[in-house]
Amino acid sequence: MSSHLPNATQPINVGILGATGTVGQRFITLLSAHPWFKIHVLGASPRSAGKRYSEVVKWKQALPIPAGVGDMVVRECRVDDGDVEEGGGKWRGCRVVFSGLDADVAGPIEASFRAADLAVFSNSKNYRRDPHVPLIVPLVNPSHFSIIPQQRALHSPPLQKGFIVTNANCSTTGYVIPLCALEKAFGPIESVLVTTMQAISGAGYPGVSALDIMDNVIPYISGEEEKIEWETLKILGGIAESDAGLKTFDMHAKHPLRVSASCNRVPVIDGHTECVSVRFERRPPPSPQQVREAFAAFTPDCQALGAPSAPRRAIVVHEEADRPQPRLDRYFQDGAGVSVGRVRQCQVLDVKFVVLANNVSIGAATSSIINAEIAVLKGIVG
Ligand SMILES: NC(=O)C1=CN([C@@H]2O[C@H](COP(=O)(O)OP(=O)(O)OC[C@H]3O[C@@H](n4cnc5c(N)ncnc54)[C@H](OP(=O)(O)O)[C@@H]3O)[C@@H](O)[C@H]2O)C=CC1
Ligand SMILES: N[C@@H](CC(=O)OP(=O)(O)O)C(=O)O
Repeated sequence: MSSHLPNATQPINVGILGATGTVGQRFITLLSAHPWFKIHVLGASPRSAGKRYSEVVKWKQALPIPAGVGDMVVRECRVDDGDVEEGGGKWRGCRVVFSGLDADVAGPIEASFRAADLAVFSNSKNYRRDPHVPLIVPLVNPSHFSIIPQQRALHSPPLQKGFIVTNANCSTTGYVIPLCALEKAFGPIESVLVTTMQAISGAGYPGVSALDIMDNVIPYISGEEEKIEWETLKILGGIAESDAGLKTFDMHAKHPLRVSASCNRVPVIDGHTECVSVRFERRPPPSPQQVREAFAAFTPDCQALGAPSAPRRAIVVHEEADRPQPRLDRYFQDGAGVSVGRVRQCQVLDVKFVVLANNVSIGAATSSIINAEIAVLKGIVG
């Protein structure tokens, strides 16, 4: 494994598709201080292309635009757009491409970058259901990287280096981390009820109008409940192999898991809060205290692997009766872990708790970056 370990003298060039957006800005903040990755090219819509980044971005991060980034010229999201170097465009000089593209355009753009044999780490929903594309929450299911050789082989023409890896919907990400900890400690979960209170930044920029969200709660986010319900099964399920040797995602089939999600938009800027109730297959179920201990003890594989952006603590358990809260807890560990609290008995299912996850960090850019780190460490990035 150490042979794949990058060093500071040989940084890995990365590109960012959708660099001007909410997720794109978070990518820039995180990548500008990254020990291995170096921002090489920024892409956005034709409206922004050809202009300096600082001219076109509506920068909403607390930290200023990192030195050197504001003057970069934004490129079109076309593989051959940009300065010609080493026989190709600027994008071809990247070993990793992160995508924070608007889902309306992400499908064909990400496919074209994969076809150009580039490693694409996407935040968009477009390929999450693809049977050969892994949907990876890095603190939960990095073992799903094992499908990449099949994805490359089945591409026409077969690829040497290119692939697409997606990360999950931000609400899915936040709550599958504690669910994974519970399954690891106590075996399969049978049913889950989850009610979300999702931040405004989840809708991108400019997102929800102030007149709609101020002094209000909107009890509907298009497509969100369906995504949470099926993404959970792909992420927490394993990988099966057919008689013909084809790998497939088993969607938690051996232990059917029922999920019901109710999603709400609330007037919070960053940080999705979720109220979760679970029923275990095992009888008797674990006590709330055992659940607390399992959360605190949860150690994801990416920590042992040495991914530099993995949080020190994947799950922080709060004992205070009124935590977690978005304003107090969303920046803990730079938003890379999740905060859990109010672990208690559920009179209908078994146990209930509240989870808070930073939707733009572990819910989006941080997950993509840890996924790319894992892929580098596993030798999957060519
Ligand atoms: N915000 C969040 O919390 C999360 C978002 N996601 C997903 O991540 C993706 C990005 O979300 P978010 O950052 O919020 O979205 P934004 O709307 O804030 O940003 C969208 C980006 O896409 C670019 N873009 C738009 N049209 C085109 C085009 N025709 N060609 C090339 N680029 C284009 C925009 O560039 P320009 O500025 O030039 O218009 C901008 O950089 C989405 O798919 C979203 O669903 C996933 C998890 C969480
Ligand atoms: N829909 C989510 C964010 C998002 O963009 O999700 P997805 O990547 O699954 O479309 C929210 O509004 O908070």
